[in-house]
Amino acid sequence: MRGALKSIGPELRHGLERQGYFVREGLLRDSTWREMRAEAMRLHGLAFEKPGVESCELEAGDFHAAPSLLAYTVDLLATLPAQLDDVSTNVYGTKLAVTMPGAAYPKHVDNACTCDATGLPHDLRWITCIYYLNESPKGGDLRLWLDDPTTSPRGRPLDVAPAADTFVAFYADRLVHEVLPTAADDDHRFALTLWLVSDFRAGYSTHSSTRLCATDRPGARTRRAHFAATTTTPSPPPA
Ligand SMILES: O=C(O)CCC(=O)C(=O)O
Ligand SMILES: [Fe+2]
Repeated sequence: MRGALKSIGPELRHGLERQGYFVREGLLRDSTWREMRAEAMRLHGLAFEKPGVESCELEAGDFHAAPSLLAYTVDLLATLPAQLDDVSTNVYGTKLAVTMPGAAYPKHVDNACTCDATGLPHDLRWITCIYYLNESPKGGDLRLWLDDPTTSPRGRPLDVAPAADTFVAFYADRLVHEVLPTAADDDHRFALTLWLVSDFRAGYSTHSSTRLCATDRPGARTRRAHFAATTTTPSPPPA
């Protein structure tokens, strides 16, 4: 896995810089994602966090049940942060989510950029990386609302099918996204998310008199256009 992940680094970096997201279909070998899917099936049976979605964090203790899911995590962290600016190589967030037929995620940004009283951020998640494990998905597209205020204040939607072996990355603090409902007769939908975390506090400087908070951060205009009722804080992320 490490070679495949390492090889997408330059394009990932370029995609994030130029358009705020990156999509790669066919990232790993068929046998690899099939193994990962089988492990995800075995791990499933976890507490419900919201209707129709179960999720868990992958931990070292899951190694016996999910060696390839953990190998993917380790390999991604060993290869991609080093090729991106200001991303921590040892702090990250992880979530394996299983979505039941018919379930969806509402529009949100993963990191709502809320700050504490001193202006420091609560959440340092910086780049969201999702890898899908679904052989023939029916619905359940990830809809990315691209940050393009020149064509429309709400941006353009880009729908990405959650097909097995597709990798998607975008900025966790600015790209508004949602998951469209999966079909009632769809299989379980598996998504393995890793959040790369900023190691420079993502634009918040403790030394600067200007502490950038939600309203000033890149993407604030798009967030406002999507979440008009809340001027600074969009709806909380689903998990
Ligand atoms: O599963 C997906 O496609 C995205 C899920 C999501 O947006 C999230 O977990 O924050
Ligand atoms: Fe999300």
